[in-house]
Amino acid sequence: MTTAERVVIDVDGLRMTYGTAEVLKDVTFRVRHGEVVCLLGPNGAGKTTTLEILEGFRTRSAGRVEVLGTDPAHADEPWRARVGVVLQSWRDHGRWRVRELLAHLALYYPRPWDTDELVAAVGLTAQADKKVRMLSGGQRRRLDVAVGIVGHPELLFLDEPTAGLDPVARREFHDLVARLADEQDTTIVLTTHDLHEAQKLANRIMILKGGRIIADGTAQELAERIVGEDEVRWSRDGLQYHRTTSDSTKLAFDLFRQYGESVTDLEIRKATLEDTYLSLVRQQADAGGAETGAAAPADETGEPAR
Ligand SMILES: Nc1ncnc2c1ncn2[C@@H]1O[C@H](COP(=O)(O)OP(=O)(O)OP(=O)(O)O)[C@@H](O)[C@H]1O
Repeated sequence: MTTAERVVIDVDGLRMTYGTAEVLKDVTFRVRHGEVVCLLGPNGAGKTTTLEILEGFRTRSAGRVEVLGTDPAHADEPWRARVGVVLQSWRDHGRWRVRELLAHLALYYPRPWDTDELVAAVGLTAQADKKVRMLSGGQRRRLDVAVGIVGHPELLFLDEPTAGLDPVARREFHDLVARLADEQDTTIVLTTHDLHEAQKLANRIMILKGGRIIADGTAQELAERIVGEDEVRWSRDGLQYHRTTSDSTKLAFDLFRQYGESVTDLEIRKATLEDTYLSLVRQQADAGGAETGAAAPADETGEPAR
């Protein structure tokens, strides 16, 4: 077996119940070595719960879970050293200075990052001697990421890592994730509500809804599951038109054949991950889920295709 085929996370029939609320009903998936997997889903779908179970911070109700060959519910310190975690909520180290804190945490790992390199990698060099409580929200988030990767983890969990980051910090974070995956071979599982970020970072996207994984694949594979979502806009005789169609090429051809050069400003927008996501999540809601609203009515203003 090559390292790329090695299963790093193996989840089968995972269930989680809080009181009487069944949040995870039957979650089954695998993650292989070196993959960057993004877990998407509406608020309250159970993404953080899933991550916390995989991290060994939460005890599941049922199902089989193996992370790096171990059940996280019974993991030991050497296992913890191989797993990096960036939680959604901030753990307070307010009195520590940034460099000091990272140097201290490095002592707990067999092969930590060089502290100054790490501080630079997360863009905190100018704040290295500041106390943590003096950092801005986005700077604290960068520090969270540094704390998560300080031990050079084989497997990194990131729960909404870019929430609160400005566009520059977000871009730098994306570059850092790409470096960790490409140069250091880190397997990464992250959650986000930013679909552009998911598309950019992940080799694979999983959508969690109604307690189950309702879609699992590359952004392209997910897009192929929905049809009829190309959006076509054009102008004619000073009026603007808009239409969604499964065959935008044919529509464009028909428009030009019928109206010739009076058709201007033709724009075709292929389905994005956002379209795919909304469509899949709404399909699931129509099929019995309850959390999301009904699909918005389609815009009917386009000219009929001939
Ligand atoms: N400790 C808890 N006790 C009871 N219910 C909980 C607990 N933690 C989470 N829940 C509930 O479980 C459901 C899933 O929560 P979770 O935080 O896993 O969702 P999420 O997909 O991460 O949401 P978000 O996108 O809003 O962060 C929610 O309905 C939440 O209210």
